[in-house]
Amino acid sequence: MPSAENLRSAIRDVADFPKPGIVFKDITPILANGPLFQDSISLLCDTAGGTKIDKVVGIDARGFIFAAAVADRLGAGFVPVRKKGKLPWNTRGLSYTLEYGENVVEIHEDAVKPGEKVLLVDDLLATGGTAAASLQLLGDLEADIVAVSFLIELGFLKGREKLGSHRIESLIHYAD
Ligand SMILES: O=P(O)(O)OC[C@H]1O[C@H](OP(=O)(O)OP(=O)(O)O)[C@H](O)[C@@H]1O
Ligand SMILES: Nc1ncnc2[nH]cnc12
Repeated sequence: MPSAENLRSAIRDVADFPKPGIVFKDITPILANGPLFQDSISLLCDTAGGTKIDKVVGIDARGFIFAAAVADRLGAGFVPVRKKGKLPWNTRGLSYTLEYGENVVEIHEDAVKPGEKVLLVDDLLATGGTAAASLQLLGDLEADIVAVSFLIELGFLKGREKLGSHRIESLIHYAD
């Protein structure tokens, strides 16, 4: 049985990366372990709650790793939300702040059709800036958000308070 506790045990804390004072949650030990990576995808797929998903949206760059695998498992399309300047077609974009910086995310304007059922996936919820900006872009495209799913939630940063009334799912929660 896939276990979130096994995933938690594999996460590596790296102090002062990428800036002093940040404790970085390194997920690469999960990615490098076949059974653990499979378990992470199974548990993220469960967050769809059995709803038929049209598009799994992943956030650049770590979110892509999980979202693309989830899309494949669910038989859904995959849509990238990318950092500024990487998408070739017409885009909608939004600037945001995150735990250790600021940036702009973009999505292709035709990537999701109005009413399509979307699962938004990222590796980690910290302050919520990245996910909130992505949700706003998806809202502008009139996506039907089924859930917003994270491998990790840094609960003490209260990011979910930025994500409105959407169903927020996280596999591994850190209270402090
Ligand atoms: O909740 P927030 O405070 O917004 O932080 C969370 C975001 O930060 C990380 O991405 P990052 O921008 O570092 O990009 P990466 O995936 O390319 O490493 C992480 O993958 C989330 O997308
Ligand atoms: N503490 C953290 N560890 C890993 N990724 C992050 N993204 C934002 N904050 C992070």
